[in-house]
Amino acid sequence: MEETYLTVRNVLTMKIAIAGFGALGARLGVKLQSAGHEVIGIDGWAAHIAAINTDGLTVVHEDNAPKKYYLPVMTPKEVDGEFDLIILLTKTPQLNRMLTDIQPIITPKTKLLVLSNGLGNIEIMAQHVARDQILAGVTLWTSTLVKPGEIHTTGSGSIKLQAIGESDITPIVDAMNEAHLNVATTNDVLTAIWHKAGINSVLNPLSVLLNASLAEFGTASNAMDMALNILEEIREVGATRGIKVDINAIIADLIKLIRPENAGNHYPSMYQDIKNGKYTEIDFLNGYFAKVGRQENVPTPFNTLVTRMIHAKEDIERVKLAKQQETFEI
Ligand SMILES: NC(=O)C1=CN([C@@H]2O[C@H](COP(=O)(O)OP(=O)(O)OC[C@H]3O[C@@H](n4cnc5c(N)ncnc54)[C@H](OP(=O)(O)O)[C@@H]3O)[C@@H](O)[C@H]2O)C=CC1
Ligand SMILES: CC(C)(CO)C(=O)C(=O)O
Repeated sequence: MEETYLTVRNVLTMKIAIAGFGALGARLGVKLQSAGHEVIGIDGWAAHIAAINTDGLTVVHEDNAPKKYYLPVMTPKEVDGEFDLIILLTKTPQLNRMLTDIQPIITPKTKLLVLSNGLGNIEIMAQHVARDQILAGVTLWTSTLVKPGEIHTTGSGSIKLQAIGESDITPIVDAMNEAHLNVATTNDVLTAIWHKAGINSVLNPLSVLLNASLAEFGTASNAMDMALNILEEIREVGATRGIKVDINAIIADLIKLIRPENAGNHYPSMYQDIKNGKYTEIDFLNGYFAKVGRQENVPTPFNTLVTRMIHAKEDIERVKLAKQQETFEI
């Protein structure tokens, strides 16, 4: 292992691929590159790839002047070589396809870290690689892809992760912390994933349905009542799977997250999907809880309704966008 690393400062320089170089992948990618790691992006959006490879990636952080970062981005077909770490940051419904597409670059030494939101990512990873290669985590970093080659970022964030099988992940954690990614390890990542899915099941669909940033959502006098409606159901569903969903801890995190110095000015990733006419991760969040609820006879009327409303919104926005494009083409 050592020979693939070049020692700088007090951590090892790693060869890292970010598979899914969209909003969040690009943010983490430039942070890792700035810390001296060799980073490439893997993505499928041709215009985005072309913009970055031609003019660099533009990052606008809060009110700061835009900054350019130069790093190679390519499609899964074009990528070659061996990587110490592949960070998966596709939307959850795209994870299986991405893992299939990058199979040629995964060697038995490669570690793969999934940070996508929602439930079920570890099971998908386990269909493609050995358990000892899998790291799973959750992140509170945020980012918005505003146009090909440009992301806007707000506040700061953190990552909590765990190796799923038997493996020493200290070099990876150190490397990521060298990039100020605020990584902590946990020995109960499943609870952390349910906790984060609880946060997302409140903030993501409600920001779409209320057309609100996180901070704006927080100004609604009944924001926490709605959060409780959703979270109390998730707690009951979690109990059927042996997961303890701590509502007070989730509410405490929601309150922290919606502060402007954290992610208050951010519009969640689901809001961005709806705006771009894409399908969302709702079936891996509220929709997942509603489905398990049905299987286990736990009533989940709030999560069921929220899931239906987001699917309706997907349809409405996709039809609207298609009409706009038709008008554009005339
Ligand atoms: N954005 C945020 O602030 C946060 C996001 N997250 C989570 O992180 C994950 C990523 O989110 P985000 O960065 O917003 O998502 P984006 O949609 O911006 O980025 C995902 C990128 O992956 C690409 N991609 C997906 N599948 C493939 C494939 N098979 N081959 C090539 N490229 C592929 C997509 O390209 P294409 O569009 O062409 O498919 C897209 O550019 C999600 O699970 C999200 O919930 C978590 C915390 C905050
Ligand atoms: C901002 C945050 C943490 C919650 O909405 C997120 O995970 C997302 O944007 O998907």
